[in-house]
Amino acid sequence: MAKLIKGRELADNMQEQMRLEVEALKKQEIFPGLVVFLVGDDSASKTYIKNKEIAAQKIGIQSKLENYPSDISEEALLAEIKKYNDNPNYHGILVQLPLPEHIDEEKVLLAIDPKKDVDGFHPLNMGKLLLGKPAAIPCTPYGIMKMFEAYEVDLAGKNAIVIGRSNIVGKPMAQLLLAQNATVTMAHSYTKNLPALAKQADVIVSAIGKGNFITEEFVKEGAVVIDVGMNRDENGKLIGDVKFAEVEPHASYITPVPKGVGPMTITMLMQQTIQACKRQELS
Ligand SMILES: Nc1nc2c(c(=O)[nH]1)N[C@@H](CN(C=O)c1ccc(C(=O)N[C@@H](CCC(=O)O)C(=O)O)cc1)CN2
Repeated sequence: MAKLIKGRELADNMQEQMRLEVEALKKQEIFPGLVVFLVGDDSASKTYIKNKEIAAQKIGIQSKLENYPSDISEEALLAEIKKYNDNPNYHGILVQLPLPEHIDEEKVLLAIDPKKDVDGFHPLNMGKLLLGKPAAIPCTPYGIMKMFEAYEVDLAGKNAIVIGRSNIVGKPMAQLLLAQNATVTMAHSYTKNLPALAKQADVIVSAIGKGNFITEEFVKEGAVVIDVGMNRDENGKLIGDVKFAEVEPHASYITPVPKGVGPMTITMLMQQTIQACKRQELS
């Protein structure tokens, strides 16, 4: 039977430490602030943002939601970002993804001041990660690394497979695993013989976005299985990429969905907001 990696529990513990840190900052008249941009009214994005607001409130971070209509022009959105780049009360800026089709995501992410980029998506921060000198780190992979640390999963010399090559999860995840001396395989939609390839891995990180895709056929005995998937089944129930009941008996460690990676994503966002605040206020 696998050991469950309890993301929600770890997130709660980390958030309590952050609450104490913010309390101490406030005694020095330093008030961490985060602004979240939402374009449109995608229901999943709204849920994630609500969870971010709850965490910020718990920790004592001042958070503000800027919700723009889905037809806002790219130019207007860029002007809004600039306003917050210049506003010293907000140390972190986050633009919730995905954005509507008519808005160029790359231009938007480039417009955020890299010092305020608490998502780690700015090309400068991505470049630093690639060079092994990270500043801000994309929150989902960063949260997964914190899970490995908390559960003492040693990555050195392990074969890890990352399934999915998105800029926000797969690519930064591979860099972070590499930095811990894992041997990393990146799998994607063109990868041949994926079940057999995954079955060689000691660590599987699935960010493919297909419900119940990872079955026991993919999993070596004793592998560590991390599920980044946020999918809905035919009844609207939230499910991961991993067919949990089938895979769990074969894994050594496994994350659940929900209450696994999701809460850690939010927790790392809070941590990076505090770090950004300290860098801006204490330097
Ligand atoms: N600007 C960003 N946009 C997006 C990111 C991101 O890191 N930055 N990642 C994802 C969504 N995401 C964060 O925004 C996210 C996903 C899931 C959760 C979460 O708390 N999940 C809960 C379940 C929530 C539910 O009931 O649906 C859980 O797993 O327990 C938080 C954040 C895409 N966009």
